[in-house]
Amino acid sequence: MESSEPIIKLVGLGKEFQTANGPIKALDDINLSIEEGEIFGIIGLSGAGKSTLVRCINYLEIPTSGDVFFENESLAAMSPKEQRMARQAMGMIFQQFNLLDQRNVLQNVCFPLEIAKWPRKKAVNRAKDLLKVVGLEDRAKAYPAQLSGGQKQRVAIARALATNPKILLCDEATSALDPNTTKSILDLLKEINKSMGVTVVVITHEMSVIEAICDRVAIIDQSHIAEVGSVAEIFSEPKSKIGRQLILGDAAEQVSRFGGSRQVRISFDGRSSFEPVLANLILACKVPVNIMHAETRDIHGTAMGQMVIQLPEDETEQNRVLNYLKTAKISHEEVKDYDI
Ligand SMILES: Nc1ncnc2c1ncn2[C@@H]1O[C@H](COP(=O)(O)OP(=O)(O)OP(=O)(O)O)[C@@H](O)[C@H]1O
Repeated sequence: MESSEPIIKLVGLGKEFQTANGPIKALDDINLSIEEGEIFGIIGLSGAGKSTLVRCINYLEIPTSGDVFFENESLAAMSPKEQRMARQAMGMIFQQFNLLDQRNVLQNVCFPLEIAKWPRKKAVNRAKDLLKVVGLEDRAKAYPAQLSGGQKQRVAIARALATNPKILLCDEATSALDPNTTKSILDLLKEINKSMGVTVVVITHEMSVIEAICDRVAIIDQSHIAEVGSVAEIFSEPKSKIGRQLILGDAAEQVSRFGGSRQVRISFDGRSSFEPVLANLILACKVPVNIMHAETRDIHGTAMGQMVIQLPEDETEQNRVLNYLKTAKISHEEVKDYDI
């Protein structure tokens, strides 16, 4: 019977490292639920705690407080053997691929099956099937050094799927790849999620990765979860400062540098173009506004637009614009403190 429980539940999770310079709190009171079958993103700046979080999910790193529940079972309460089984149900891929250089592609994919003591013939057949899934059936005998970055990541994905995991943890899996290769790997992850029903957890520092494939996202900032929500929700109305910074991306610096008077970020369904939104605003308020930044993004297949405008100097005119946006139910928020 299908369970409505989340596949992964983190409750009050904390991780502290002891170092020569004293303790470092990498994670503090993390509470998160990841639903079966979804593509869940975890985004944050460097040092926020993303890698530690993903390593706690599969107990490569033992949390110092709180608990991880996998299919409603506490990992802390499991025997070492049960923990190994749970870990086997969570495949993982990394930024640097972590392939075995002395083994060819087929042997790399067979490796976890050898450890799981599969009979050799069955393992080879499984590995060949998986190489087909990732589009590398003709490179079975190649060695990692003979492959491009994207091909190496495809081998790593096939290897991670070998033992039929329920979850695929992806730690900055596209960070070493160019934009086109990144897109093809993200498409592959989406396909695997859809066709095999594998829950995918994506760790990244790039909002574009989250926007391309994730259903929901958690933003992590300085060891804490700043906010969690659907990607479209967070794009339209980010609630945290870090959320607003990540959504604006490179434009944040530009906007803060040229910021004179008050600025407002407007977001909308990108199928309506910028012009009518702005023209209607100017017609209704009878005040000019400057456009500081405007772009359309592809968020999980839907075009979404964002625009940063500078409000007039006069306070009454500013209020007129803000009231118009509110009455017209256009998602917006004031841009402040984009000091990244
Ligand atoms: N094994 C460790 N020993 C001591 N400190 C650690 C260890 N691993 C991580 N940390 C510290 O924990 C904090 C979070 O690190 P983590 O690698 O999880 O962040 P991150 O968000 O993945 O960053 P990045 O994207 O730069 O890898 C950092 O301050 C880091 O220095």
